[in-house]
Amino acid sequence: MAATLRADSPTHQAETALFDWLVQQCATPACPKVERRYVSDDVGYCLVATKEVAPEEVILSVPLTAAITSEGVDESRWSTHMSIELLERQSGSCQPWLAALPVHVDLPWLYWSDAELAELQEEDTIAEAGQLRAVFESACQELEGRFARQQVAWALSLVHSRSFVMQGCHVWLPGIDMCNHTLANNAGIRCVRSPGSCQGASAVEEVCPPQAAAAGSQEPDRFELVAGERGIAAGEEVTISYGSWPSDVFLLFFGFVPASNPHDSAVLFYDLFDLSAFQQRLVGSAAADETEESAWAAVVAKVQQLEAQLGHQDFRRMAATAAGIDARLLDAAQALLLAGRGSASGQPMSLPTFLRLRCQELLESYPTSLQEDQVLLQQLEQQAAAGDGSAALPSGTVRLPQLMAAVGYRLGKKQVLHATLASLPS
Ligand SMILES: C[S@@+](CC[C@H](N)C(=O)[O-])C[C@H]1O[C@@H](n2cnc3c(N)ncnc32)[C@H](O)[C@@H]1O
Repeated sequence: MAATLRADSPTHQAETALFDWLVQQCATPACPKVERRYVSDDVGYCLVATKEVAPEEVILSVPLTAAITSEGVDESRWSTHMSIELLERQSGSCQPWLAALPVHVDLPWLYWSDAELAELQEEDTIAEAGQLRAVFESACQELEGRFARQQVAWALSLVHSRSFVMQGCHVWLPGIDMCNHTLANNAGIRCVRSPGSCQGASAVEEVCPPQAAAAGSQEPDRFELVAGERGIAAGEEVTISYGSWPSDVFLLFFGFVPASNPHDSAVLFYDLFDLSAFQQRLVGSAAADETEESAWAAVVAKVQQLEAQLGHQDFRRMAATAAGIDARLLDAAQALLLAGRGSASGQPMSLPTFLRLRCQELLESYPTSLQEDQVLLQQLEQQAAAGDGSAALPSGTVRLPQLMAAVGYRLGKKQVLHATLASLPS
């Protein structure tokens, strides 16, 4: 479940109109070797090579003047700013581009019910969705009287799912925004900065060839969609990587959960308080005279001790991934275990045992197990294939595509925790 498509899916004429519009915006080449093609209701459209593309060949070059960016805007309201620009473009000459955009992208914080969000089973992610909802509410307030809530939600869903962060600036590049994500991408984006330009977002890779320097200072910066070193065969989809993110980022900002994500992570501790409170639960649960206040005072004292010992670094979201456990967590947990008793019996506890107990605690705290989710996902996939959108759902407020995405998401977290458990020496 990702993009919701326009009922009036574009005809070939509309496809041509999009590329004609891009050329009018000074995009090059005049006859690109790509076209936009429908993939599925889940993925929406994609960009496909119509002719063989050579390694490193520029597929599309889009000037910054055609892009929507957050340049010069306070980071706290980047998406509101870009949404306003998108909404204002509706009354301009951008129809061919706007007609090619999805009706909305099903971002959980904009379009899911509370019951659907709860199916994620991750408090931290649900809280983040809540914070993003607050962004939506304040954008609605700011735009009240000019645009309806539905329009604001549409604009925010597109701005979030079609822009990329390039050196601290958010950039939405028409045309290039048609590329879907894969980690085995065959293309990338780079910025060619105009030598005379002092404005403009800087892309991950900046190129300023000498020919451009000679061309003078009036040219805007350009963003190029460039084929990778393998080139791209005719008929092959042109893909880019949106980044090596955990699934949270894909779900909250792009509205989909990658089928298998080697970069997914499970947060073991949200901060030093969480870490220290866990250790307190392990050692302190036996003390009958311990009050909530004295237990909390002990947690705070340990955090202060850890900060004094390890320095005031950022200890938020200490996670495990397929690549291993966050080094910050290893340092902090080791320091904590060396500082005091490790277990209720007063015996020292090893770091692997400490981490194992935490993984087990987290796995037990989920309302459903990994195996239950695997079975459920299979059932839901069968339901979806049979076109049965309502049977066997937990409640009337949970829809099938959203539940499938939520179960896929929480499965990924449980898989990381099980893999971490398996990797710890006993
Ligand atoms: C930058 S747009 C890409 C073009 C888009 N598919 C369209 O129809 O216009 C990003 C959106 O494409 C979809 N998408 C991209 N990569 C995907 C993937 N690997 N799996 C599922 N959906 C994907 C998601 O809806 C995402 O929010």
